[in-house]
Amino acid sequence: MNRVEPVLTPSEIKQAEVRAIAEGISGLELMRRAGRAVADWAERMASKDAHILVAAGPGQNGGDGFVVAALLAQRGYRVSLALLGQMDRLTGDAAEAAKDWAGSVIPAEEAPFHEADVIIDALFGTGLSRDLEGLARRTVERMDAAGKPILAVDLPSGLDGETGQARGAVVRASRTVTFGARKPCHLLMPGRSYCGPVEVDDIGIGSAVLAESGRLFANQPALWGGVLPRPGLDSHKYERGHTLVASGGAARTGAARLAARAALRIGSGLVTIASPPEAIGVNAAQLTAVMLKGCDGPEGLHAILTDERFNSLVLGPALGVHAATRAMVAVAVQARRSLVLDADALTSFEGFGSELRQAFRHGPTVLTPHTGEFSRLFKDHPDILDPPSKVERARRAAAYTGAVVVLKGPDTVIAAPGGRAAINENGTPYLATAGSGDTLCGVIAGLMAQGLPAFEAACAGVWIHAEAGASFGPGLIAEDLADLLPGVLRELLR
Ligand SMILES: NC(=O)C1=CN([C@@H]2O[C@H](COP(=O)(O)OP(=O)(O)OC[C@H]3O[C@@H](n4cnc5c(N)ncnc54)[C@H](O)[C@@H]3O)[C@@H](O)[C@H]2O)[C@@H](O)CC1
Ligand SMILES: [K+]
Repeated sequence: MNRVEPVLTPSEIKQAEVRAIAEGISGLELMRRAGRAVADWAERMASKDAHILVAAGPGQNGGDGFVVAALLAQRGYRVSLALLGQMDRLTGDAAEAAKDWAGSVIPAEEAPFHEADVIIDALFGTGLSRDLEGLARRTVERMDAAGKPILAVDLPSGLDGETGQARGAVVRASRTVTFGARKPCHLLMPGRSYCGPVEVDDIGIGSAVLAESGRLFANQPALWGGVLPRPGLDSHKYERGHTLVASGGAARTGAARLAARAALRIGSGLVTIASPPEAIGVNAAQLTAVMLKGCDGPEGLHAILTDERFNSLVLGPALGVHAATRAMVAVAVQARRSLVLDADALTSFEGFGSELRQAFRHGPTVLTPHTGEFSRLFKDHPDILDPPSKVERARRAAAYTGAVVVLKGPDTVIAAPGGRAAINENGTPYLATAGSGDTLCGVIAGLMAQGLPAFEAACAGVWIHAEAGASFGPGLIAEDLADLLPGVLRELLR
């Protein structure tokens, strides 16, 4: 299992550089190492007689560009350099690095992007602080429109390093070389789709990066693999937990069965569906290993939960959007079991924000909204909905509710109330299919039933669910997902 991969925001990476510099390495040396890493990758993209055009910007990202240009020229490439800005306005290490470059400097408006075989994009990195306009924007657009292979320095110019949003215009890179650690824009959408493969070069700041990290991670097995349940020889099924999934009415029972089967497949020792009386027959006809109990609304749930062995619950899928669903959530919360809330259990709280807030401080709770559910749930909370960073939105929702929040999408973010967060990236568009979210609820609840803390269960659940979907690919339907889980688990537990 690889080590946990921290993701650092632009300000955190700056802190890490400051720390590394305080420990004895110079800023210019860091820049030279960054430039060398990029030059090495450029060599892999260019034939020996290639024309490489470096587009350098006005800040330190441009400084990296000067280092790259000088190195590639030394290595025998035909290199030209275009500068957005003026040589005598360069500052800091960039001003020093620019002295390495002995060739001519082309004004950005004349940059011959169409004549290049490979373009090095060193216009803007983590310091982009506002939307691109005027010449900066035109240069980014011209570079992009040239249709040449582009190697981005640190991040594709025009991306906001923290949010992954495009700021006016953005370059679509063939590859990105970044330094010390990936930034949120390399994992969050749409940023990820502009980066191409992302290479991380340590440039000698690894230990400083680790010292600055701790709040945001790439969601990978290293983050939670150590706590994945591994049943021992003497494990009893009751020790592996008992998950309870609430079913909707007679015409809406499938979602609960999808969640229940996933909970069983992920290793919950026992799984029971709590079914409204009128749906017992439908459920019974389609269940084998999953057990069934009649459950008439909130009172019924209360009665079932007097049995302490039900230690993990799923409420929401196809339960219906109404007060009774809210009441069932209240019962579940009072019972202080592990709890996953999705779909109708979230939508039923639209406009009941403060009620929701009080609800989740009792036990480990995971909320799994997609963007639409998230917006409805927090529609009266601009402080939660407005931040441009998806990580920040999920964090604020988690802090507000006291629950772990799984904000779903192609870049699912998992955030804990204390601020710890992870970004998932192994998903597949084929997971956007009916019932996929129900399955995810079951996976997370099944992991919590086996004793995983809510954040780890949510992170592991999201990754495993995505991996299962990706392993199937085209034609995936939610019914397939539960049966793909053992293959993913087998690999993880090897
Ligand atoms: N020693 C160093 O300083 C090192 C710097 N590094 C590089 O430095 C980069 C960060 O440098 P900076 O903080 O200077 O940031 P950038 O170089 O990304 O951008 C800052 C510059 O762009 C201008 N700017 C920002 N937004 C603009 C907009 N919308 N339109 C026009 N101009 C705009 C700013 O006024 C400033 O001149 C990293 O991405 C990395 O590539 C790395 O080489 C590591 C070492
Ligand atoms: K760049």
